[in-house]
Amino acid sequence: MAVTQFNPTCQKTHFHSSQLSFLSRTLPRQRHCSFPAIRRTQHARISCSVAPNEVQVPAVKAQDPKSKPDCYGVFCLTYDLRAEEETRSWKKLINIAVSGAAGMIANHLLFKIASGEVFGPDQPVALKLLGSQRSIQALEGVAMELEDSLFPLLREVSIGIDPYEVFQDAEWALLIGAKPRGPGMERAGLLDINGQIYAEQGKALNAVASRNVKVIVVGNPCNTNALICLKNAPNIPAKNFHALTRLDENRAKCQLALKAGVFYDKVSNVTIWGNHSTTQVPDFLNARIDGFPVKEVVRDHKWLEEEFTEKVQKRGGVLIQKWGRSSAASTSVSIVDAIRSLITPTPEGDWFSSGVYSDGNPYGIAEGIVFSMPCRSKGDGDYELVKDVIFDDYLRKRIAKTEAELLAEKRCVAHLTGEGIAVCDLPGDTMLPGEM
Ligand SMILES: NC(=O)C1=CN([C@@H]2O[C@H](COP(=O)(O)OP(=O)(O)OC[C@H]3O[C@@H](n4cnc5c(N)ncnc54)[C@H](OP(=O)(O)O)[C@@H]3O)[C@@H](O)[C@H]2O)C=CC1
Ligand SMILES: O=C([O-])CC(=O)C(=O)O
Repeated sequence: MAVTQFNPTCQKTHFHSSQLSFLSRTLPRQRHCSFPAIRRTQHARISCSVAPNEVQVPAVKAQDPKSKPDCYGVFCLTYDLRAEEETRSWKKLINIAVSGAAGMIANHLLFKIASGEVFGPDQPVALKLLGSQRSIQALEGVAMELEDSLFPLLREVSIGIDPYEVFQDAEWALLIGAKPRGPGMERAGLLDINGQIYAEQGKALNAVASRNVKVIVVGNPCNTNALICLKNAPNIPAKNFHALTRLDENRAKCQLALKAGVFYDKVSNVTIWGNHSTTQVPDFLNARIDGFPVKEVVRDHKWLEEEFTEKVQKRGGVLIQKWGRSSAASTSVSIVDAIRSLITPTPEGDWFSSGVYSDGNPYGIAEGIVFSMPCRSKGDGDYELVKDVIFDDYLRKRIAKTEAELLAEKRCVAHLTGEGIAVCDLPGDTMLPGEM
């Protein structure tokens, strides 16, 4: 079958499908060039920032601005998804954008998503991977490994460095990329550098993503990055933005299970309140073990208030000391948990933690920040805050501290949220979980 294509200078060229197959296996490895998906019609398109002397690339119809961004390698080959939707009862393809896609966490996460573990065995996925000039070659390596994994549900992979292209039509945006804090770097500096990344990505999501995109911010400082992102995306509901605190919830469950001598699945109703930082509050007052309040099962209340709380707050740092790098595998597991909590109904009586926009919360927590709180979902991607939680003086005091920290972070990034001039008066104990 002949396919009309454009080379980078937009001359029309005709290829036979066998040539296309060859080209699509070889051309994507050219640095600046990637490939169009040949979908249902066997038509392909290209948009390519390519040097003039580089290879010609396939394209179909004249590019319409709403068409798909470039695809990678084997994912550009012919397939008929609609037929498979019918014969295999597959659902409609969903677009999942991932930033920091060449990083450690993504290296675990992408393979879970592509395998069907996250969105289900009947859900085909398109992965849209955002990197940078720094990582574009590594990103091609990631795409090659995805090709070699032969995942039946993985129907498209595209890589790029422009969030306005990569986030096109994204229904999920998993924002992992962030600069790690280097030696001697002030926390305010980290907030500013990463804040700028998240401001740009928020603008890009606002411009090109699905209007109902669900955004999970992982890159640290994730609460304030999520706040910056949502403030720069006014056309997307603020409720759609999450900061990942599920890893903290999982860590808290693990410690409670260990102390009580039970398996993890007996621990429920664990809330992480506040910031994904060393001021976070793992709530043992409302948590349950085997259906009983934790305080009735774990009688050592001093342990709960001191050791347990600090262990959860600093788990990331201890892990960095052992591993020499921050949690990647368990973080990716917790991202999967966070997504699955939004797309499956929350078990009766239970809840999950997520950093969400605090406007309208029933707990008296300051509005206008991204604060981790207990959520329930009907499984439709949305959530509601849990109302029937109790507070005591200890919990209130701790929550006030993490709230003060987030308000200070917010003042520090006012220049990125459109709220005036930044004033950075961060409390001395403001630290990421990984910082000791
Ligand atoms: N919320 C949570 O529970 C957790 C959050 N984290 C956070 O997740 C983030 C990613 O962790 P991980 O995948 O292990 O990190 P990696 O260092 O392996 O990858 C991070 C990616 O961030 C990107 N990046 C963006 N801007 C910069 C920059 N200025 N300098 C360097 N790299 C940059 C890089 O990709 P590129 O060059 O393509 O942009 C890099 O691949 C970190 O911020 C970490 O602190 C980690 C664990 C738990
Ligand atoms: O501090 C870090 O970079 C790692 C982190 O968030 C964690 O382990 O919870």
